[in-house]
Amino acid sequence: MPIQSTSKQLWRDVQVFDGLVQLDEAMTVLIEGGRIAGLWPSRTFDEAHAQGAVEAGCGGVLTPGLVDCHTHLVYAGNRAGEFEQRLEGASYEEIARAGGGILSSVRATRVASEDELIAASLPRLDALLADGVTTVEIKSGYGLTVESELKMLRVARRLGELRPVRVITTLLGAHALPPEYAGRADDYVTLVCDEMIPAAAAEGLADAVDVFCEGIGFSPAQCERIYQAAKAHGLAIKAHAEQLSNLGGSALAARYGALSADHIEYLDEAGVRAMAEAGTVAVLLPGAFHVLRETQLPPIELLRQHNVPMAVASDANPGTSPICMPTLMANLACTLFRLTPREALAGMTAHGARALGQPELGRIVVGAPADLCLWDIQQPAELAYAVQAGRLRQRIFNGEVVYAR
Ligand SMILES: N=CN[C@@H](CCC(=O)O)C(=O)O
Ligand SMILES: [Zn+2]
Repeated sequence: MPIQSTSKQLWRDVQVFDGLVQLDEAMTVLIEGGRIAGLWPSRTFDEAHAQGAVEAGCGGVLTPGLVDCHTHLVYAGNRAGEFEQRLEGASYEEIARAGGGILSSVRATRVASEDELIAASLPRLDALLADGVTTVEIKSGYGLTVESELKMLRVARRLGELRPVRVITTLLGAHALPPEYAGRADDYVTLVCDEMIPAAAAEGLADAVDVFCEGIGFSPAQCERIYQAAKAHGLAIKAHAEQLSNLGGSALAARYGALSADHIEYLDEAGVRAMAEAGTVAVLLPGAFHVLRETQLPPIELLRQHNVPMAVASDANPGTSPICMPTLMANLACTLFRLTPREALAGMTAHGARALGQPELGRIVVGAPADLCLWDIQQPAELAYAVQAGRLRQRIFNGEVVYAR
């Protein structure tokens, strides 16, 4: 339930990061009917603009609500044991090829009920909300049967009903080859194309379809079949690509008009060009880079040169990024990938929204949905600079203050 819900609310004298840039003077912001209705420099604000409005906040930094555009939030169990194995020298790929990794989470998730998955996932969602998230993408991918993938997507949708947050769902049936299809990867891809995608589309459970295009995932040819099926069912396309090697998965996804190609540490200039031409967003996942102690950096400078929008997301998942703190991702994007704080914040607002095909979100502009965060800081760059919980003063969702302290 909203803590405060009135039709007209005013925030005075706030520093505004609008999703792309920091505005250069203190602003006054009016919200009406769930949308941003007015935005004025406080210096020129005329009370006549906002007759009958209630003052909801004063001072601090106002940003769009954060958009976490890549998560695997729904799963059972954890993989702390593999974390220890990797510290002792085993690689992520070795663990995966030995039947651990994603398949370990598949075993735990398959046997969990929807209610158990809700109970396991809610604390992770709450951690994201406490750090300012108002839109989150949640992938399936730990079921790998038609029924368990749909179960994960149903849980993701239910999470969006249990909390004031927008949930975008993505079917990731092609995350790993399940053991019952060992040696028959093409047959599994047929299952994804002919049964999973049609069922998820028919039940309205998926907004997009994703793949893991990788040596330990699926080949470009297999991913292409999945893209064709997704398109035939009117679903958007995304890719985990160029995370561990360069298979050209990002360029392939771009040729199919993908919303985003994610990870992309091994992306080359041809891939960057293909993404630029298609308007495909580059989703950077510094949490996975950090946890896997990766050393291959994504081609940030090439992405800048070719004007490919860069989003930043948590990739919250039990294997490569068991981290539910988007503002830490902003910090890691700066310290590890050398993004500027402004780029990192744009990556978690305007560009994150674009990676989800929701360009009206992640912006503070007149007419946009009023998903906002008011922070107890002096300037937006502090969100990337300091790693510190508890700076969120208000979370505003759809024009209503749903969290305040
Ligand atoms: N790379 C593939 N998928 C996930 C990891 C999933 C897992 O290890 O459980 C990722 O985004 O990093
Ligand atoms: Zn992922």
